[in-house]
Amino acid sequence: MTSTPIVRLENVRKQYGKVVSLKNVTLEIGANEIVGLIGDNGAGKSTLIKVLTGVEQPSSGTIYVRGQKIDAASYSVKEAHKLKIETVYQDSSLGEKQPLWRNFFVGRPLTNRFGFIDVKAEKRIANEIMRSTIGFRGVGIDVDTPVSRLSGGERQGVAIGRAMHFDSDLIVLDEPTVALALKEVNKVLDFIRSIKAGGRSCIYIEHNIHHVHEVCDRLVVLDRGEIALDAPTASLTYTELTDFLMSLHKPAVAAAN
Ligand SMILES: Nc1ncnc2c1ncn2[C@@H]1O[C@H](COP(=O)(O)OP(=O)(O)OP(=O)(O)O)[C@@H](O)[C@H]1O
Repeated sequence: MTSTPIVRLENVRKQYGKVVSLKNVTLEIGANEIVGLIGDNGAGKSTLIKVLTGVEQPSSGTIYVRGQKIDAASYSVKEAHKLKIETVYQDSSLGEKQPLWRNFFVGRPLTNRFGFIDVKAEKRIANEIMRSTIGFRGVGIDVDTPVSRLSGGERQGVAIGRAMHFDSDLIVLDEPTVALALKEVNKVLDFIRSIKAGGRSCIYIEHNIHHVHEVCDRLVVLDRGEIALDAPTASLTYTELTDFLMSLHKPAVAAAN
């Protein structure tokens, strides 16, 4: 990696009582990279993301954002936002009855010189985000459409577009395709590609190996709190990746044969 990474975790450990969720994890996320984070249930993916995005403090280890050491004691989700790091959760709270455009500006309204919400500007910018930033192609959907009419994939698109508009340059997606039909999954994969096309980075947590292999530049496999693989996607085929994941579960004796 030539430029300074957006984030670097160095020997990060996270322990909950007796449970060690992360053991000395060292990981970098570079500029304009889509990194797939894979691992079994309980491997530590959510914990890693929580530590990286200020939800939880690491038990030990260091976090650097764009080369600057972070003070773990004061790091928070709010601080992470300021540092342009944002998580889009599966249930990214969108106002069901609200028109789409309002959802882009919840909590961060555009106001005119009199201090009133500038509806015209919000609608215009919402339209730009939908069409240009995330390449929204929903037929019959415009900025006035209520969120309740959007499909699951489109909702993810709105949340991703919102994060991009507010200038996040590392967007964490926590299993964005769970419970979506294939057509919807393809929409989400296109939204992820638009993150890359927009010059930003993404950590994509996903259980479906096909999807990660299709869209990511780099793959990181967590296994029982440790990084078991960190490699460019191009360096291993889908079959090699699944074989590797299977090998993690073989008993030691079988693996040795
Ligand atoms: N708040 C907590 N208190 C105690 N143990 C926890 C806590 N959060 C996570 N753990 C434990 O840490 C380990 C890693 O959990 P984590 O949720 O990070 O895994 P994951 O890879 O995200 O799993 P999944 O794919 O099921 O979401 C698990 O053993 C889990 O039970």
